[in-house]
This record gives sequence, C-alpha cells and structure tokens, in this order.
Amino acid sequence: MIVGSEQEKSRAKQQEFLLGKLEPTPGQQFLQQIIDNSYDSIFVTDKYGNVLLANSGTGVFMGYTTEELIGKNVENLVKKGAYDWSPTMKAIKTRTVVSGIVRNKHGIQEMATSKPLLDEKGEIVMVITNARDKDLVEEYIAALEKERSIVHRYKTAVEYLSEVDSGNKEIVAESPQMKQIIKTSNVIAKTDSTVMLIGETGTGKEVMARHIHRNSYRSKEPFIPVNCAAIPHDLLESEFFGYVRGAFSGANPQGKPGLFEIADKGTLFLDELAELPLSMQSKLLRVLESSEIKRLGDTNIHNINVRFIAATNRDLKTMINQKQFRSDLYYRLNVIPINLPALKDRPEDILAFAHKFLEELNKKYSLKKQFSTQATQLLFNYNWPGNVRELRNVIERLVITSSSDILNFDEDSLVNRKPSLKNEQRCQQISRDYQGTLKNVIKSVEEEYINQVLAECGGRIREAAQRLGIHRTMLYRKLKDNK
Ligand SMILES: Nc1ncnc2c1ncn2[C@@H]1O[C@H](COP(=O)(O)OP(=O)(O)OP(=O)(O)O)[C@@H](O)[C@H]1O
Repeated sequence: MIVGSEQEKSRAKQQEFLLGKLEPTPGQQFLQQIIDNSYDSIFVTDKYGNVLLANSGTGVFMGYTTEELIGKNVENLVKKGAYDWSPTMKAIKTRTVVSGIVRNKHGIQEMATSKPLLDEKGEIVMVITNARDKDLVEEYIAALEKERSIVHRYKTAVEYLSEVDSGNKEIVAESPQMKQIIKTSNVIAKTDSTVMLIGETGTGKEVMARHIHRNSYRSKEPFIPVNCAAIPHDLLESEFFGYVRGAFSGANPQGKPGLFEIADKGTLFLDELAELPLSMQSKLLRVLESSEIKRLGDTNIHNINVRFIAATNRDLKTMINQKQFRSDLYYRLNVIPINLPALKDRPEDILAFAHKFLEELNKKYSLKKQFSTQATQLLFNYNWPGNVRELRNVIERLVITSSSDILNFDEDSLVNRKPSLKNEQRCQQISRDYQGTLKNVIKSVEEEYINQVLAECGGRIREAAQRLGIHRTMLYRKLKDNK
C-alpha cells in the first residue's frame, strides 16, 4: 500500500486495528459497543469488499462469529452460501448506494443498504452496509399503507362533503305530524336499524336523515348523502365500491375509496333509491347482508360498518310488481319506514317555514320585509306541490322582486304564472322583475321556469325533466344549484 498523506496514514492505521493487528483504543472499543447494540446488522468493508468491522447481528445473519467475519471477503461469503448476493460488491462496482433484499442460507431475508464512502479524489474509502429484518420492514410498510389509506379516505370524505350542502339547518316541526316524526326519529336514531324515508320531493327527507345521524352515536363520523339518480349507471359501481390503483384507464392513479368506505362508521343516505338499476340493487343487497366490500380490481375484502338510510318519492311496491325493484332489497331497507307528509297536509308548518325563510333572507340581505295578512292567508291556502323546497324558492323570489317592505302578492305570483301581457308591457315587466347581467337574468328565468314546471308536475322529477327536455340528473343538479 502506498502511504502518502496524513489522512491516508491514519486510515491505514485504522484498517490495521480493524484487521486485529493493533490493540483497540478506548474510542474504537466504544464504537464496537455501539454497533453491537444496534438493532440492525451493520458491517464495513474496504474498497475490495474485505470486512473491516461487523456487529454481532451481521455475524448471526451470516452464520459466523464477529471475529471470524473480520477480514473475510463478501464475494467469497456469497460463494460459500452465507447469503445469496452482495449489495456491498454492487455498491463498489457502481459507486452508488445500493438497496435490496438479501437471503441467508436459512432463508431469512433482510432489507440491506450499502453506501460507498468516497474520498476527495472519488476513490472508495470504505463501504458501510446496514440491514434490517425484511418482515419487520414489511410490517412498517403495511402499517404506513394502512395509515395512508385512512388519511386518503378522510380526505376523499372531506372533498365529497365540501361539494354537497352541509345542511346543518334547524328543523321546523310545528305540526302534530312532524312533532311525532321527530319524536320517533329521536328514538330510532339511537339504534342501528335501516330507515326508509318516504315522501314527495321537497318534503324534507334529507333533512330528516341528517337529523337521525346527528342524534346517533355515529354523529362524529361522516354523513354521506348520495343521490342515486344523479350518478350515471356506468359509474355506479366505481362510485359505490371504489377502485385500486391501475383498476382501469382514466382512473385516479392512487385508487379511490368508494362511498361505502367513505361512510364507514357513519351513515350513508341513499336518496332517490328507486333510481338504482336492478344490477346495482343486487350489489347493494349483498353489502347490506355481509357488510363486506371489495374495491374494483382488488382481491382483498374490507369490512364496513355503515348505517343505511334510504329515501324515495316513488311507490316501491308498484315497482316491485312491475319487476323494477327487488323485493328482498325493499324488505331489507324498509325496517323502519317513516312517511313524511306533503306540506299541504301540515298547514301549521307552512307559516313556520315561511317566517323562518323570510327571517333568513332579511338577515342575508339586511332587509325588514313582512308578509301582509292577505299574503299569509294565500301561503296558508296554497297546495305547495313542490313542498318545502317550492315554498323556500317562492319566498326568495318574492322577497327579491318586491320593492315594498310589506310583501303582498296574489296566487299567480305563487305559481309564478304571469298574466299574458302585450309586448310593450311585457318588456316593462321584465325590466322591473329582473336586474343584473344577462347571465343572472337567464339563470333567474331558468329557475322560475323549472319551479313552474315542477309545480305543474306535482313535484315529480321524472315528469318535469321530460317536459323540460333534460335528463333528470341535470334537473337534480340545477335544483341543487338553486337551493
Ligand atoms: N323540517 C324541515 N326543517 C327545515 N328545513 C326543511 C325541512 N324540510 C325541508 N326543509 C328544506 O326544504 C328543502 C328540501 O328538503 P330536502 O332536500 O330534505 O327534501 P327531500 O324530500 O329530500 O327532497 P328530494 O326528494 O327532492 O331529494 C331544503 O332546502 C331543506 O332545507
């Protein structure tokens, strides 16, 4: 060995010590003590792969004592079958950090990393290798993956919920029917039974589902509302079950938890249940019965703990007779049926709602509007085919379009049917009724027309969508935007 600089001299001395030619100094003894007590296998070689230093963990793995290992060449150790390949030799050849799984003669595997240490000229001074039991590393990785998937699930739930109305609104229940429903719901809330909410559109089925969730032991977990009619049929399975990474082209590369998983430990609200196609109805039934789900492309089964609340405005019994709805799913979901009466059948609620909505709007727009006696009478007597949703929309329209503090209107204003006017009068009327940009005016007209058609169709979404010439998914979206 050509010894030049001071640095090289001290390195040579160190190697002599490591090869047992010199007595160890107290510092070197201290170093050996540290590495012997390390949980990992650690060893150091020179630039030829000769072992200079090793701890007891390395000895145990290779089947030698620590003393026997010193001076042995790692390539020879592989040839003798102590382990199957040498990351150290690869690190020497490539001059880079090399990691990989190594296996000893007993089949025990370790995750090893070899790092070459280079001097100022780029020459290898030594190679340091450490290794850890592969099962342990895999355990850590699995635990980390699990944590990641929980974080991902909550992230997806937060994203999902930020897109839907949080609906944390006070419930109006002045009528005896609604008071009784609230009482029953409070009892049901404490159980895990499946609830079926039945009622016309806009009667407050979602409001009631949220109320049940809020009063249940699941209230700190997610409430996930799903409008079954708003999901295109070809996406139903991936939306409900989720998928693993690489499940299909165009999918989120990380994979995605489905609605069942997002609602785990919480409540899944299946609105417009009747709109689920028969194929999805069977899959839903299976989940309800087994509490098990499998993401698309996954081989693993996950257990879920979800409370189901379903809602419909259609007559499911007739649908069963027409073979459009599975009777077994109906009986599985219809454990506790709650019928929400139409608004016209609970007149005490009409005025309570009207005042609540007026109060909210007065606050929002800093107004002080009140209903006239005649207006109150009209609201009370009208039959509200679109129920609470229609009442809310009508009041908002009347508040915004009226210039007086006393809201006075006739029945035509309620149904938003304007008496026919001559062109000139019509123009004056339009410029009085609408203000703002063309986009805003078009939106208001669209909203009014939708409400009118919906009212004329008795709140039946399918029929209204057909008359409007749009798909009911689109109508739902528009109604949601107008909320
Ligand atoms: N009891 C109630 N208290 C307060 N607000 C209510 C009540 N019932 C209904 N609403 C309001 O009426 C509107 C419609 O309610 P909701 O969406 O719950 O009806 P729905 O029956 O689920 O309608 P759809 O069948 O069309 O989905 C919402 O703006 C909601 O806040």
